[in-house]
Amino acid sequence: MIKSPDLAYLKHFYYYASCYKKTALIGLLMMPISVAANVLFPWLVIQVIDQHLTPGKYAGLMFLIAVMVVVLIVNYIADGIYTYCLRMTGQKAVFDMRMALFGRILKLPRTYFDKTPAGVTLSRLTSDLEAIGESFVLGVLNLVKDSINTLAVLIFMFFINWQLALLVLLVFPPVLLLTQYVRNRLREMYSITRSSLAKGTGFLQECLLGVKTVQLYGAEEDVESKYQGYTEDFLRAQLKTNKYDATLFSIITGITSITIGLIIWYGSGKVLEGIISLGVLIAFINTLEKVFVPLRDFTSQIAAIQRSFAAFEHIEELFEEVLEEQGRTLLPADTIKEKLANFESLEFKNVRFRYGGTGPYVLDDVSFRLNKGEQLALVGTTGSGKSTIIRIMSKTYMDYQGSILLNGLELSSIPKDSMSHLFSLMQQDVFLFEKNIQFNISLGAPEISNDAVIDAAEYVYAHDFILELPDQYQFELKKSGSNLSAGQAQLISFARVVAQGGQVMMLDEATSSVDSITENLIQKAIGRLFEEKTVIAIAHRLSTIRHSDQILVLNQGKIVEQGNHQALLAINGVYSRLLNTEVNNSPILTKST
Ligand SMILES: Nc1ncnc2c1ncn2[C@@H]1O[C@H](COP(=O)(O)OP(=O)(O)OP(=O)(O)O)[C@@H](O)[C@H]1O
Repeated sequence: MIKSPDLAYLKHFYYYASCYKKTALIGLLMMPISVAANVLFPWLVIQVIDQHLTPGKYAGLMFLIAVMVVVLIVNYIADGIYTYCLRMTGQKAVFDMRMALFGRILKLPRTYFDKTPAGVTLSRLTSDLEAIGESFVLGVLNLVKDSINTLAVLIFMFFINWQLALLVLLVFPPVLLLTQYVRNRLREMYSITRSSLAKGTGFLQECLLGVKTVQLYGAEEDVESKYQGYTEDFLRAQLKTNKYDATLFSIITGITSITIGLIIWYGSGKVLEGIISLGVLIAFINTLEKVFVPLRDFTSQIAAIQRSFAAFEHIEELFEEVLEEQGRTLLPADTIKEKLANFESLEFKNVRFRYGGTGPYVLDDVSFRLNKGEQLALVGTTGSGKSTIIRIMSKTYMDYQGSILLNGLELSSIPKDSMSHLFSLMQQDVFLFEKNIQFNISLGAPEISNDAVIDAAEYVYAHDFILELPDQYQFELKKSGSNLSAGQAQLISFARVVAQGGQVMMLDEATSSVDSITENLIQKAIGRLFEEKTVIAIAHRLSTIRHSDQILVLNQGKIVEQGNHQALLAINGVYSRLLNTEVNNSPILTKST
């Protein structure tokens, strides 16, 4: 019996496969040809033995043998076309499924990526889909073909001798019961195998990315034993799977052999009594293979299909993940286009926020307003909620309480696409692609010309160092920009923000230590932005933000002081203390997220 979730998986797969109906139809049309050939062949065997060999009549024998050869060839060709067409349908459906899944993954909210290791998602897209492509497609193809052929052959057997056919049928109930039992056990094991494999891949990916840290802190043994835990779970589940698989296989092979023996014993007696012809017995024994081989393979096909259902289950989970803006009431993009053409103001009113909707509030009663042309600076100790404010403004996280108005419209009701042109965000994490500098600044956007890339680089004082690189703007970066210094990487990332040309610059400034020359360039560039643009910035050098229109001082998610530099100095509170710390030490250090 197919369980209802399995039926849903099948329907989902059918949705993708139905685009290739024509190819599938050609394959399916081969089915009756193959069935006919499978039945015709034993009938020809009976004719050859009973009509020609036993009575010693050779006239017409060669013709019958030639027909047998043709039937065999037609059967092979039909089988080939069936497998080729339906396999191709399956593979194309899996390809479409992979693309659809990847498209969905790109639209998943940050909360999904916070809770799911990258390796788990990776194994959904790779090994789980592979299991569907191979195990499901091949398993189902063979199962369908074998079932129809077996049924046809059984009907033929009943037609030529119902007593012998009944004997064969006796085998079916125990085999089916056994298969059903093993099917359930296999399903459990395959589910464990797939999730332990995904967890292991996730851990492996993390280790490989952080291999420098592992080696630096001599943590190889700890990491190895943790990975061993994951692989042992995988191995245990695999061994159990093998046990069930092998036991079932041998029991069925045993039952098959016993039945063949019984047929020979019973059938020979009937031949000697003259009740059945020799041709019928030989054809029967010959045809038994066509029933028992599929019956035996049935178990491995079931195993393959079970494996793929476990993969389907994981993939469905991913398909069911709620997309970033799914289920939210959003204003129609065309009605707000004009209102959001230019940035006017952004206002936070008593905003509260917590990650995942359950933990402690990391923003509490936050209120401020930013108007066009103004600069707003966020300062505060590490973990006080500065980056969170920027993440909420850019809709990286959505479920806030209170109200946030962008040009008078509630932020939660604005589709992300409708406001993306207003903001350019420089994140703490500098991410560089393994492409050239030109691409890393423009991100391949066709509207950003080569001149605009150079302008952006000049604006942030990156142009000079780029000209000194071997291929200048065509200089190819290695993985994560490892052939640049940390400061150079930051400048490229900064140029990217400027090139994107948003009307409001959001700077979540990175804090990794850079050499003092680059640091000065970065500060000069930030200073320039502060003079010319609408900016909201987290800056770890208070000297840079001194001239901001407004400075918010945060502590544990609350605004504890608010005003411009002079006003905050006059209060002589937290801001003054932070300023003193900076004067006495280096910049206020904030952790990197
Ligand atoms: N994705 C997340 N899931 C859960 N909690 C988070 C997440 N990101 C940040 N936090 C928590 O939210 C709080 C505020 O973090 P946030 O990154 O906004 O601080 P910050 O002031 O920007 O710190 P820093 O200056 O060190 O970057 C911290 O307690 C942090 O641990």
